[in-house]
Amino acid sequence: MLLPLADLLLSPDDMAAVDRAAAASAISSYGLMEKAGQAVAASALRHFPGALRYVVLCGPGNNGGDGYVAARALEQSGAEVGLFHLGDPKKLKGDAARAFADCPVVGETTAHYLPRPGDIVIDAIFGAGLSRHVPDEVAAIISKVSQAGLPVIAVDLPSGLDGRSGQVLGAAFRAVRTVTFMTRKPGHLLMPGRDLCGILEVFDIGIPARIVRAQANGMTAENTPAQWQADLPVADTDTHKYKRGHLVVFSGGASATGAARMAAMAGLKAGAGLVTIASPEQALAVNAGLLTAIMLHAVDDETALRAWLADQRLSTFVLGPGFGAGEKARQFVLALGQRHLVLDADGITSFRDDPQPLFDAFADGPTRLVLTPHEGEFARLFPDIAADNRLGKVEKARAAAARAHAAIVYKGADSVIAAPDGRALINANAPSWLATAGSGDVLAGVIGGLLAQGTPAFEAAAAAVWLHGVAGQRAGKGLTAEDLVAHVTPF
Ligand SMILES: NC(=O)C1=CN([C@@H]2O[C@H](COP(=O)(O)OP(=O)(O)OC[C@H]3O[C@@H](n4cnc5c(N)ncnc54)[C@H](O)[C@@H]3O)[C@@H](O)[C@H]2O)[C@H](O)CC1
Ligand SMILES: [K+]
Repeated sequence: MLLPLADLLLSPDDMAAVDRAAAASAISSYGLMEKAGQAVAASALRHFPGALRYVVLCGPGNNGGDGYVAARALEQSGAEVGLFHLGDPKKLKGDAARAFADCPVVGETTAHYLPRPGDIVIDAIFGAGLSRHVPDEVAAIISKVSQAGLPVIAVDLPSGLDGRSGQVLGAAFRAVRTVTFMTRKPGHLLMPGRDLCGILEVFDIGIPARIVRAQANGMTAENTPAQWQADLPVADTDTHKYKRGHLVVFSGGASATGAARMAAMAGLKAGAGLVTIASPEQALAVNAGLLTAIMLHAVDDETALRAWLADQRLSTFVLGPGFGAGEKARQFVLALGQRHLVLDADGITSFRDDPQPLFDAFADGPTRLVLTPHEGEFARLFPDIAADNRLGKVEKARAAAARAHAAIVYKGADSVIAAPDGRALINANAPSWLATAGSGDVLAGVIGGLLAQGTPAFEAAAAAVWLHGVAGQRAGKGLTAEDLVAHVTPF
């Protein structure tokens, strides 16, 4: 499927390839820089019309080039402009050298910049080409500007922010607005990058969509309905409950049953035809007292589970919420055979010392396993991937998905959903108050509910994360997990 251009996320390397491909097809690279710089100047004038001075800080590459174009455009508008270079502008190359030559404003070195009240700072020091920690000189300017409390408009990326991973390389500007070009980068959505960008504006500088798409490969995008809408269950008129799937949620012992009930309710609300809680005998009474639409089945050990599994209609399982980590969880998971499974929380932790049997059990055929780790659980299951500092959150989730033959939901304010084939989505609709006790149980249930209805694993995971975010928005601040369940609705 052709994803909307606006959802695609290109890494800085992809974007550099786009620039090269554009140049190879006779598009003027200086023309692109001109449009980029003009867009920055227009944004500054529109959003900060009362500035006493626009201060443009220019770095040694093409990000600086955009800055020189912006400085010229601002000067030509009649505004007061201050221009400061990092290093010697005579050493600039290519388009940036040309933009400097075309800029009528006389600049001086960044070390001489003295912040004044009324300054609007345009950060054109580093953009997509930042390759290592910022030099001390830049860290010093960043801290000077932040201490002065001046508004910053970042060109492409706040300097110091890694556009691939969203991580800060030493120090970074905190911008009120960021003006980027053609598509966003993962670092604009991943944390802490998302916070450092402020309001994001994406300008079309005229690179044809086919060139952008050719480099993007459609592999990384924002999680939006366009990515999975077509894979959601369709409510046909002659449907009956067995056609809409049978979801089973395993309950913990008598003192830990609430999590499973929340997951089960969420699965039902996401549209599963039938939902059963598989409960230990000792917890049957407490579960029975608190359930209505959800069925109950006693399962105490692996033998009982295997006997029950003769019923082929039991298609999808959720294990983890409140279950307790340990050998019983491992046995249950490995008994499931060809079923679909959402493995969450304690279920994940149960495989911390020896995850390979889990990965092997779900290796064949279409993806049947969804893993929903937060950062700590991720590190338990994939310690080497978690510790690899060269990888950003997207690359980590992708590597884990390939190894585990699973759809991964690497949870956080910037949850990343990844598939074994390399597709990855970054979610950005979750309100901060969604991080509350039991929220993860609800998410696991929604994923299970969609899986039970036949939605493929990656799409079910991505849709569930998005629906969970929507439920959080609807439930509002101060929500509890119960409120969240009440606000889950199918798409
Ligand atoms: N298609 C587009 O989006 C366009 C984007 N444009 C702008 O171009 C920059 C990317 O330019 P590039 O020259 O590749 O990179 P930078 O300007 O970000 O920086 C490269 C420059 O900086 C040096 N460098 C990198 N890291 C460090 C460091 N830690 N310390 C010191 N020096 C460092 C590196 O060696 C280079 O000299 C993009 O962001 C847009 O703003 C085009 O103008 C239009 C098309
Ligand atoms: K910048």
